[in-house]
Amino acid sequence: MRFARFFCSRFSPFKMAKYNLVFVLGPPGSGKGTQCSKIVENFGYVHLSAGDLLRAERNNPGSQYGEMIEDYIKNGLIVPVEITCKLLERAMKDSGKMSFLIDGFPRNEDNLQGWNKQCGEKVNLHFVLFFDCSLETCTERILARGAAGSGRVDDNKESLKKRFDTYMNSTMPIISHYESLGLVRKLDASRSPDEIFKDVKELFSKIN
Ligand SMILES: Nc1ncnc2c1ncn2[C@@H]1O[C@H](COP(=O)(O)OP(=O)(O)OP(=O)(O)O)[C@@H](O)[C@H]1O
Ligand SMILES: Nc1ccn([C@H]2C[C@H](O)[C@@H](COP(=O)(O)O)O2)c(=O)n1
Ligand SMILES: [Mg+2]
Repeated sequence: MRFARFFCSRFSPFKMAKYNLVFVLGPPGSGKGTQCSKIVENFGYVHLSAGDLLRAERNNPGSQYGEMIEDYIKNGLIVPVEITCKLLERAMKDSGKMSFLIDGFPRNEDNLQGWNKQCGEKVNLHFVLFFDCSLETCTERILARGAAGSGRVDDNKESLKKRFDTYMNSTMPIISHYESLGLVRKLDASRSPDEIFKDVKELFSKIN
C-alpha cells in the first residue's frame, strides 16, 4: 500500500495520490505546537510549523531571505507566501510521507490565495483545527516561554502586541472563511494540555 501511494505520487501520470492535511490555527501561544507533538506521537502525522521552517530558513547562512524573515518575525508580520509555500512544499516532499499537520498556516489572505494556487489541487484538507484561547492566557504563556529561555526574538511584550494585531486582523478572517466551508473544528485551548488532547484525539480517530 505504501509503495503504491509512493509510486502514484511520484511516477504515475494518471493518478496522483493527494497529501492528507490538517491546518492548525489559533492565536500565538494557544498551544498549537504542544498539541501537534501529541498528535505526531499518537497518529503518526508529520508536523510542519510554518514559523519553525521560516526560523530555520532565517538561520541558514546561504539564504537570500534571512534578513527579511527576521524583520517580519520581529514585527509580527506575515512573510510573503511564495517563500513560505516553497518551504512547506519542500518539507512535504523531503519527508516522503503523505499526512501532515500544517501549523500556523494559512495566516492571511496572501497565504490562502498562494496556497490554493500552488498546492490546492495536491491536497485533501480534512479540517482546520482551531485552538481558541483568550489573548490574556496566551500572553501569560508566551511571556513565561520567553522568560524560560525560548530564544525567540518575538517572545516579548512589544512583538507580541504586533503578533496579536496580525492574528485579529489577518488570521481570524481566514478562520471565518474555513468556518463558512464547514471545515473548522474549534476547541477550548484554555484548559490543560491533556484535557485538550482528549478532544483532539476524538477528532483524529474519526479521520482514521
Ligand atoms: N494547555 C496549556 N496550558 C498551559 N500551558 C501551555 C498549554 N499548551 C502549551 N502551553 C505552553 O505555552 C507555551 C506556548 O505553547 P506552544 O508553543 O505550543 O504554542 P503555539 O501556539 O505553538 O505558539 P506560537 O504561535 O508562538 O508558536 C509553551 O511554553 C507551552 O509549554
Ligand atoms: N504562515 C506564517 C507563519 C509564521 N510566520 C512568521 C510570522 C510569525 O509571527 C512567526 C512565528 O510564527 P509561529 O511560530 O508563532 O507560528 O513566523 C509567517 O510569516 N507566516
Ligand atoms: Mg508554535
